Amino acid sequence: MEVRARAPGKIILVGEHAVVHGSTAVAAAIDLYTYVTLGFPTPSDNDDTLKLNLKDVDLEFCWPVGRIKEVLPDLGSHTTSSPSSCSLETIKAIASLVEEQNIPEAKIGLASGVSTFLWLYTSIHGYKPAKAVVNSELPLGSGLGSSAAFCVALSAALLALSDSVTLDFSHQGWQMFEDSELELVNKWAFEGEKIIHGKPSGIDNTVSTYGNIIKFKSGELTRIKTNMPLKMLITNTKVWRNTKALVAGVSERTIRHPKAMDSIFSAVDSISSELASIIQSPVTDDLAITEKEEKLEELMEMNQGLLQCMGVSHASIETVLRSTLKYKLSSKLTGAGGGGCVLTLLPNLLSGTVVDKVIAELESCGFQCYIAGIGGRGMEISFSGSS
Ligand SMILES: Nc1ncnc2c1ncn2[C@@H]1O[C@H](COP(=O)(O)OP(=O)(O)O)[C@@H](O)[C@H]1O
Ligand SMILES: C[C@@](O)(CCOP(=O)(O)O)CC(=O)O
Ligand SMILES: [Mg+2]
Repeated sequence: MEVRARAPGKIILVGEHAVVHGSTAVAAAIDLYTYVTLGFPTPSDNDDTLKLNLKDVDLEFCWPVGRIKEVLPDLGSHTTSSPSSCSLETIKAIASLVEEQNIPEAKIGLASGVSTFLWLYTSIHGYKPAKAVVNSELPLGSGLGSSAAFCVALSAALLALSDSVTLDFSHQGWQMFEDSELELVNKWAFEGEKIIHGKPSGIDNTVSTYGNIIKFKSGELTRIKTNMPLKMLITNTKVWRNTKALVAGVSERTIRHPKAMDSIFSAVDSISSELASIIQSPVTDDLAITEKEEKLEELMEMNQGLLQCMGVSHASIETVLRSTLKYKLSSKLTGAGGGGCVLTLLPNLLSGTVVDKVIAELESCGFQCYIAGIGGRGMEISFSGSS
C-alpha cells in the first residue's frame, strides 16, 4: 500500500510578516502542488532503512532505522494525535543525522527540510522502515509557500498511513480528510514549519491544508468567499532567499523600533481587513468590479510600501514594480520578500495584448511569470496498490 498526498502553495494577497506579529493577513491557495509518496517495505524486501528522495533537487537520503533509534532514542513512543514541538536538543540530534548524509554545500539550504522530514516521520511512525518521495511544482524558497506545502503533504501522507485517520482505501483518485483530521494535519505541519521558519505565523500551512482564500489572524482562520474575479500575475525574480532569516530580520527591527513597527503592523491590519471586506462584498456589474479593483490596487501598493519599511523588499522586486507600473498595473511582493515572487493584479477588463507585453518585458529581465489559478483545493490524498 502506497499513499500519495498533495498540498498546494499559496500567495499572500496582503499582510505577510505583519501576520507573524499578530496582524490580519489574507492568503489564497494556488494550483501548484507539492507531492509526497510514502510506502512501507514488505518483510520480504528485507529493508531496514528510512529513505527520502527529494526529486526536485536530485537528492537521496538513507538512514538505517537502528541509527535513527540510537540518535533519537526518545521518539519511539509517538503520540500521533497530539502534535508537539521539536525541542532544541532534538533539533541538534536530528541535525547530526542530516550532516552524516553530506549534503553538497550548494544545496545546504535544504537541510532544514530534511530535518523536518526526520522529525515528522519519527514522531508519527517511530523507527519503522519506509520510503518517501517528494516532488513539487512550486519554486523552492520563492515566497509561494513551498515549505508549508512540503510540511502539509508530508504530514498528510504520514497520518494517512497511521491509526489516527479513517480513510476509504478503495476510493479512486484524490480524497479529502474529515475536518478533525485536517486540523491534525495542520497542527503537525505547523510544527514542521517551525523547524524551517523559526517563528511561522501558521498562515501558510493553514491555507495549504484547507485551500480556498482565508483571512488569518493570531492563529485563527476565517474562510473567505470572493464575489469578484481575482486574477494575479506571479513573477518569480529567481532571487533565492530564506524565510527564516527575513522573519528574524523583521523581529530585530521591531526590537530596535518597537513603536514605529507597531504602527506599521497596525496599518497592515487595517489594509488586510479592508481588502477582505472588498473581495467579499457583492458586485452588480463591470463598473463595480473596476471600482473594487482600483481599491485593491491601492491597498496592494500601500502594503508594498509598508513591507519596504519592514526592510524586506529587494532591488529585483523594485524592478518588477517599475516594469508593471509602466502599464499602470499595481504590484507587491508576496511571501517573505528579499527576492522571491511579486504579485501583480490583472484587472478584469485588461486586454490580453497588454498582459502579453508585460510578461514579455518581465521575462526579458530574466524573471519567470505564472498566472496561477487561485483559491482552489487544499490538501488531498490518494491510494495506489502495493509499493
Ligand atoms: N519539495 C521540497 N523538497 C525539499 N525541501 C523542501 C521542498 N519544499 C520546501 N522545502 C524546504 O523549505 C525551504 C524553503 O522554505 P522557505 O524559505 O520558507 O521558502 P518558501 O516557503 O517561500 O518556498 C527549502 O530550503 C527546504 O528546506
Ligand atoms: C513572511 C511570512 O508571513 C510568510 C512567509 O512565506 P514564504 O515562506 O516566503 O512562502 C512568514 C509567516 O507568516 O510565517
Ligand atoms: Mg516558507
